[in-house]
Amino acid sequence: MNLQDLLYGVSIKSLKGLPQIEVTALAFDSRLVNPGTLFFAIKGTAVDGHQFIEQTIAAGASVIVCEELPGQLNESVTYVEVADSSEALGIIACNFYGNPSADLKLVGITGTNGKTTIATLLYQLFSGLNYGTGLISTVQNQIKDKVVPATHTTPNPIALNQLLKDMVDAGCEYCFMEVSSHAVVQHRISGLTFAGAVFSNITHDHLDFHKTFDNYLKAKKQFFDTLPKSAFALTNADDKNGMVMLQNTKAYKKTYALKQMADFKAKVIENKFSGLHLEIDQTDVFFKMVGSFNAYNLLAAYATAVLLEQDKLKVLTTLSALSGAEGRFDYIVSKTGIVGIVDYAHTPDAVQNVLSTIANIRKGTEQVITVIGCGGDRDKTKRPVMAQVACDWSDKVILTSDNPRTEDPQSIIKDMEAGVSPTNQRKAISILDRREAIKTACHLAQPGDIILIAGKGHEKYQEINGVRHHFDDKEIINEQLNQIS
Ligand SMILES: CC(=O)N[C@H]1[C@@H](OP(=O)(O)OP(=O)(O)OC[C@H]2O[C@@H](n3ccc(=O)[nH]c3=O)[C@H](O)[C@@H]2O)O[C@H](CO)[C@@H](O)[C@@H]1O[C@H](C)C(=O)N[C@@H](C)C(=O)N[C@H](CCC(=O)O)C(=O)O
Ligand SMILES: Nc1ncnc2c1ncn2[C@@H]1O[C@H](COP(=O)(O)OP(=O)(O)OP(=O)(O)O)[C@@H](O)[C@H]1O
Ligand SMILES: N[C@H](CCC[C@H](N)C(=O)O)C(=O)O
Ligand SMILES: [Mg+2]
Repeated sequence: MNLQDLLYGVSIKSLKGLPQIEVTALAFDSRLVNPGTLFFAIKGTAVDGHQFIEQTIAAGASVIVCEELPGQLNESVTYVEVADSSEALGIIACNFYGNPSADLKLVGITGTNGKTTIATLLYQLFSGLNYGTGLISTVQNQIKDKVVPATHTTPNPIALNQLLKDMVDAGCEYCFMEVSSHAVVQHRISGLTFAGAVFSNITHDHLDFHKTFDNYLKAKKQFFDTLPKSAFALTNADDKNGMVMLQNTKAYKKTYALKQMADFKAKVIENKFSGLHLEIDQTDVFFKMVGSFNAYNLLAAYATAVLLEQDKLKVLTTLSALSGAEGRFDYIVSKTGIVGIVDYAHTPDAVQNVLSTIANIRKGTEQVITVIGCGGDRDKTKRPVMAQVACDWSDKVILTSDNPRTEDPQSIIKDMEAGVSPTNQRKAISILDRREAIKTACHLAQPGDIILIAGKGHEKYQEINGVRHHFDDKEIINEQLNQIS
């Protein structure tokens, strides 16, 4: 492809060299550069990609997109100087793949919790309505029935546009994707054409990356600020910051809520282990999904489908039978009647939602035992809060390891222990080994008791010092509960 054809929409500070030069591939990692590659020099969180420019030219790069031109320019190469290489990467990746997002109805879902659930429900719903549908999510990406493993919640622009193009080529009409706050700030979604955006909620997370809650909120809002007039902007009016998303958007504004006035309303009639009974648009519907937080997710999915001009009754009927994403409130009951729940709750709000759901639907006398850890190399400030919330809402808590990544797991647990108040001390014990922690919870449980294993949900690994070891909460709780019975 000609460089000139890739530069539409890119804000260029200076261009040195020929604009007609051939580009055969895109790369933002010097290690992936081959002859004819356009290399993006990006200032990252760990290193500055500009230091690899010479290396990529030696490897055959034909074009360099950068924020600072090197002192000496190579005559066989074209340099494009831009204010923001990440943003240029987003736009150029869209152009390189032929702007596939414009050939789909692409809906982005953002928020602290609920993105995977809402995106997956929409993927399952639209597939159920017989549309060719794609999904981009934390658990996995899908092109119709084909599963493409996910590395990030929102992939980098090259992987993302490749996926969207594959969806178009496979005949997909719709794509539902998660938009993480990292993706907005790092311009992974720049240049995409969205048909709509959905906001679930915003609570404490990712302060390691955004530094302040206000920056985190701004990142979510920025997604709405860049929507076109033709798109819809759907927000949760019950969230304290829900209406902030609509302040400066050009898109047409819609709201959903259980409590506040809104365009789409639902009422929880009953919330049981067997599912939710909701009233939506004067229709009674029995859903398989559990917990009032899922009433929000179901309502968001319903509203999105209606805004995409689907038949209301067909949507509700199809949604009612869906079970959402893997590792979200997945439960098993042992032969002796112990209930084991595996859930991806990894924020204070999610832990509280899941445990308050359990509290609302338990029969009364059973104990709730929670096994919980926090990820390493991620927001440290949520650790004590998650431990305290777990203790407030459980009879017994086992603090354990999650994905320690490069941190010492014992010191992560110490950070959690610091949040346990004196009155909760007797409830909490710490067991470093997650398998042992789950095993202990199973041994402590009596028939009827409920064990929540929080934080890892669908994950099939535990990441320790850059190595992913096979680990599956669901597999372990199943194995342990089977042994007890
Ligand atoms: C903090 C963060 O988001 N980092 C992402 C970011 O990397 P970075 O800025 O740290 O990159 P860097 O290592 O400093 O390198 C800078 C540049 O030099 C390049 N480089 C580096 C080394 C080299 O030898 N040659 C070279 O060219 C790199 O390719 C990069 O372009 O850009 C990379 C490419 O897109 C991402 O893979 C990487 O994700 C890391 C692995 C990550 O863990 N990200 C998580 C936190 C994340 O993105 N999470 C969100 C939200 C999760 C959720 O809430 O669901 C997600 O969307 O998944
Ligand atoms: N609408 C909601 N409000 C609050 N908590 C929720 C909601 N939906 C799900 N949760 C809780 O948050 C957990 C994560 O849900 P989900 O995976 O859908 O969120 P996510 O936004 O995709 O998370 P991530 O940022 O990791 O991608 C669930 O396991 C559940 O405990
Ligand atoms: N998408 C979330 C995943 C957290 C899951 C938890 N198991 C952890 O490792 O912290 C994040 O990157 O913050
Ligand atoms: Mg997700």
